[in-house]
Amino acid sequence: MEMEKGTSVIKVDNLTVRYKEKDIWKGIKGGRYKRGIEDISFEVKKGEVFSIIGLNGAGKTSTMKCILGLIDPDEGRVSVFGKEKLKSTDFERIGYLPEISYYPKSMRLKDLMMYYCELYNMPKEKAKIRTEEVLTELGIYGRINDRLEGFSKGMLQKVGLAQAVINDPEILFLDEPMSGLDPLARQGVVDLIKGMRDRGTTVFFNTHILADVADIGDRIAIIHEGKLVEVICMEDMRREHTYKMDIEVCEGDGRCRTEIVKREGLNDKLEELIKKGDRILHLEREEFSLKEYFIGSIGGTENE
Ligand SMILES: Nc1ncnc2c1ncn2[C@@H]1O[C@H](COP(=O)(O)OP(=O)(O)OP(=O)(O)O)[C@@H](O)[C@H]1O
Repeated sequence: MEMEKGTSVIKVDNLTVRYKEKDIWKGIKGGRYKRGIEDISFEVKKGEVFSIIGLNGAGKTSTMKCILGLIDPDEGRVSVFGKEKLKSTDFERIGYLPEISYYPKSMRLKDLMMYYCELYNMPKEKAKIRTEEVLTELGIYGRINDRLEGFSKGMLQKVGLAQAVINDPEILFLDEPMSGLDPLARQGVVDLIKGMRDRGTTVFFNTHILADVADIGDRIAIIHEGKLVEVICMEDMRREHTYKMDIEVCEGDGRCRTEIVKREGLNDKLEELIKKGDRILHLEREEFSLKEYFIGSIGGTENE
């Protein structure tokens, strides 16, 4: 059943995942728990590009895997397409690029793609056309007859992307889609995401590369140490915070200084300066920096 644009397609309520120590180091007994994610809630609307950003270990993959039903939460609930338990027919409406993918190296690219098409019950002719379309878009159609053993890391990442979009999903989940890609290929993924969004696909992707989400993310959830810090709407951010003003003023005693003022505080600042009799020498606009905002938001340093 098609859902209307703007309706909620993913709902996450008070999600908590705790990993046992022994999950990491098998053999260590005992009930010591390590936090994965804690009390995370958000909604994703149909047709939006929603991104989770966070440092390594913040909890991005755990959140995505819970949504997909690949791990069970310790607390909280998740629904996709309004359902808490997804059936196999629901998975036909979903595409997923895992953080790490494994493919049989001796397989040829075309056979791998045919295998995925068969999983989605795609008729052979349609499968061929769709495979050509997707591989061409990703720039690897020329390798269709090659075995995967000769593929570089970045090319295997593109294969992962190809299988994720082959069924033209309604929701596309991408876990670190830019991982291992050169700048040109990254741009290719950005274009792919934009193209999917233009066709009405909901895109949910995890990343720690802020530059990649700044352009394409409609809403961005910042998570840090397992907790949701905030969900920011990029359009609001650009409108409210896009411009910082560099103001050089000459004070009464002739000294100069530079001040940085957010757009929303600019008028008050100008009024204050004029009242004081300061002279404004220079006003400069500065782009909103997601990176700066992110660092401020998690209250620390970023290690991108
Ligand atoms: N199977 C596991 N067993 C124990 N701890 C785990 C397991 N998987 C994840 N964790 C821990 O849960 C926390 C969140 O991990 P998660 O993989 O969700 O983070 P992430 O944001 O996706 O990280 P990255 O960017 O490095 O992929 C980390 O502290 C991690 O060590």
